[in-house]
Amino acid sequence: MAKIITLEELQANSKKESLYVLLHEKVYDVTKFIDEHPGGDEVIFAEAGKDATEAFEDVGHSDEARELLPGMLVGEFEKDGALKIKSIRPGNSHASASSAVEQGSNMMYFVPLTLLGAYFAWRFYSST
Ligand code: HEM
Repeated sequence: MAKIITLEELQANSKKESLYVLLHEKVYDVTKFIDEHPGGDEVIFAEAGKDATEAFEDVGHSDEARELLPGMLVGEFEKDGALKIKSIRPGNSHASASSAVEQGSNMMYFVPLTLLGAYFAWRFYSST
């Protein structure tokens, strides 16, 4: 049985002393590899604690790069971990609540502006 890595564990290993990377629902320990990474350490640090799959695939890593992965495997990422990651917004842990407020404030502008527009339309047509 593969070890299950939680989102909390993934995020706890986001430092130079211990760095995990999440790729295709699997977690890899890149602590020793990071100094050798041809793409530099910064790009990998930027993906620490989140899903690095897209960044990794966008680069178009070679088969040689992919062959390094099994040697660094720690375990499988927890099943609902990806959902938790999607709900994370930088600097805001209540993302869904705040977007609801944003939608609410759009309506707050929309309704009075519509009424104002209707009022001026009425004034215009009733004066001519
Ligand atoms: C454990 C994960 C990773 C491994 C084993 C790995 C390995 C490699 C290897 C071997 C290369 C040389 C080119 C090639 O063979 O494709 C490379 C290049 C590169 N990697 Fe990664 N990489 C990993 C993760 C990442 C991540 C998460 C990023 C984030 C964007 C990244 C960005 C890059 C970039 C930008 C290059 C191009 C460097 C250049 O050609 O100037 N890598 N990587």
